[in-house]
Amino acid sequence: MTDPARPRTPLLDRVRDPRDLKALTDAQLRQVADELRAETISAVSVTGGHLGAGLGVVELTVALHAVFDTPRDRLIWDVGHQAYPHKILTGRRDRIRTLRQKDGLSGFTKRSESPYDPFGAAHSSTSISAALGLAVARDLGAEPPDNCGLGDCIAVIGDGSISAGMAYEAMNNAGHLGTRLFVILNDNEMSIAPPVGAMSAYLTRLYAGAPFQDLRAAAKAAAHLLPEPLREGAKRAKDALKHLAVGHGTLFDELGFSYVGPVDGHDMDQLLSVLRTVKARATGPVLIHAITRKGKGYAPAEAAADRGHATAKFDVITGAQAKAASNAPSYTSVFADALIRAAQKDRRIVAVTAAMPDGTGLSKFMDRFSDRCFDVGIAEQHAVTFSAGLAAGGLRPFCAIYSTFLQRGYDQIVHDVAIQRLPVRFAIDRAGLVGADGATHAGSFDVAFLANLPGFVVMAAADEAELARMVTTAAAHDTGPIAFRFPRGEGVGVEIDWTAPPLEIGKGRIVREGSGVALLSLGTRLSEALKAAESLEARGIRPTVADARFAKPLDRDLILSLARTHDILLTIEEGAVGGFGSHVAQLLSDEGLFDHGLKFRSLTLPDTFIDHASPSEMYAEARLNAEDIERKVLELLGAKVLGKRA
Ligand SMILES: Cc1ncc(C[n+]2csc(CCOP(=O)(O)OP(=O)(O)O)c2C)c(N)n1
Ligand SMILES: CC(=O)[C@@H](O)[C@H](O)COP(=O)(O)O
Ligand SMILES: [Mg+2]
Repeated sequence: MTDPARPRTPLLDRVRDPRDLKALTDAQLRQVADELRAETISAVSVTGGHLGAGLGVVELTVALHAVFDTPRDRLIWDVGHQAYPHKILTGRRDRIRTLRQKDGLSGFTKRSESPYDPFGAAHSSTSISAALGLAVARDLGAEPPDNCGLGDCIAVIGDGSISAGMAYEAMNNAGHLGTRLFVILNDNEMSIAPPVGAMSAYLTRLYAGAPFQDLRAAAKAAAHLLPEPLREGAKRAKDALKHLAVGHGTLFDELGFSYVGPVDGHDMDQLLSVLRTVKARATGPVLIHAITRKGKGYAPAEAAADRGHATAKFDVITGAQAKAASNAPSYTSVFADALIRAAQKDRRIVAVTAAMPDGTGLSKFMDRFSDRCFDVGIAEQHAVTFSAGLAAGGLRPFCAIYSTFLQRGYDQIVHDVAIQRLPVRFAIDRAGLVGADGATHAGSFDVAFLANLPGFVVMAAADEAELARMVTTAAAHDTGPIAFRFPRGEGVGVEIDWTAPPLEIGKGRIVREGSGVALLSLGTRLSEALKAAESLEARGIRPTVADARFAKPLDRDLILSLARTHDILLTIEEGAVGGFGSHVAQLLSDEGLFDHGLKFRSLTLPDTFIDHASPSEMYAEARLNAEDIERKVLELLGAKVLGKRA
């Protein structure tokens, strides 16, 4: 009997790279797709990761690699979370069970990993811009550094990702330039959550308006609407085009693309015919609208509310996912509960998410206050300015965006929120290292990019009780923008006092009194600072430990007092260089504290991008664990003390 964890894949076993697909018949390509699906399920059951999106593009992956000449032809997967089948076909099958683990394959596309990944991704909606850039480089005769040549450029973008402004900026430019470019719109009527917005409804109408056309009429329509050279090909492909309605004055046509679709994205014959036709004949930008199903072919994924978007390791037969035992509520759920409490008291409070209602916890808020919660789609820039507008109108928006995705909205934060001193509250989830999603998703920069903005208040929660209090603090802060950051995962298990009053803006706290050495932490590394202090105590060193709470405004009194009364001051934060520690250094320098022999150091994330690994492996690499804090203190105290322990 076939082991579902290791399915039999006789044909796939013969495919070492996409060139091997060229020797197969169309019927064999269908079989390769079936085997590829089984192999993808098997691999993700072992590693966990993004499953549903990949299962939905199995046929598309095989067809694209069979028809185009990758890596010379450049295939760019938007987000890259659907690229596991692509990795299996492009020489990475032997490492597919290392996905998202330290030193293993990335869960997204990555240039350094393979020439078949011509453009790295993980944030959405970049593929059309990147593909267009490559196409123009090709047109200008450039030589790409990987020496693979430059042929056709193909972007595969989902219906969720095409809601972001960048996709339209790219299409606007592509339509204007008119160069040969392929965009496959992978429409599975899903984002992470069900997609929202007028564009999503439009795509559904396009699909619903012409699902099953008469074969002859469709082929005739194709012949008329595609650019001249494409007509011949469309005629020849007519047998495969029975669901195809090519172009009907769609938005894409208006933008200068030839719209081809909808195509059944699981029908290999249809896909192969359409791709062969456009490859043979297209002269300008073409958009192929493929209808697929997220999670296709794996019942537990198809049945899941998120269509198996992301999963822990699971049992292939039952679909049961390995659940980690949880000792404390997640930071996300504490944020959501605290926000609901605040919103019960203040009718002006509303909440905004950019396509992450579950990830940010706002689905809970939405259940309670459906008319006060807005999912704006993958549109972080809009989410920020929309929040600014809500605030200008007298509401009190909580704009809940992961740290890494908030990077998209930086000008909006500066120009629309900060300069106008609007009371937008930023709930910054996934601050710091996030583990398996790696460098693209690490929330490393928010303190650095917010704490330099005049008038901004920036807080970092040390634990879940502090987070609840920071939500209350933000809710009470009416005079300008305020942000609070908190990490992915569970809290530390402290009791939450839901009735605690707001914090005093710009005031930190001493958590442990000591002398000689002061550890000043911002955020959740406080527990590591406390562990380090315990361990140092065994050596006769009794550090003071303080929680800064605020990166802006700094608690000047606390910091200057620590600096004046201790010989060593060490700041600790889970953020990039240029954040809290830099602001403290600036203050100490401005106040002349360095002139009197203070030893000051900052522990931050290193000035490198840390690759995917488990969170603990990442912390070790970042040297932000208790032992690293202890080592740094001992180093500053000198070898004499180092010897004391023995
Ligand atoms: C800028 C940005 N915002 C949010 C996300 C989180 N995210 C990852 S995949 C995804 C849904 C994408 O939907 P779609 O493009 O339709 O792809 P599907 O998963 O349906 O295949 C979201 C919101 C992201 N990666 N990048
Ligand atoms: C691909 C992507 O961007 C999201 O699916 C992301 O992986 C979600 O991360 P969380 O699991 O932290 O919500
Ligand atoms: Mg989708």
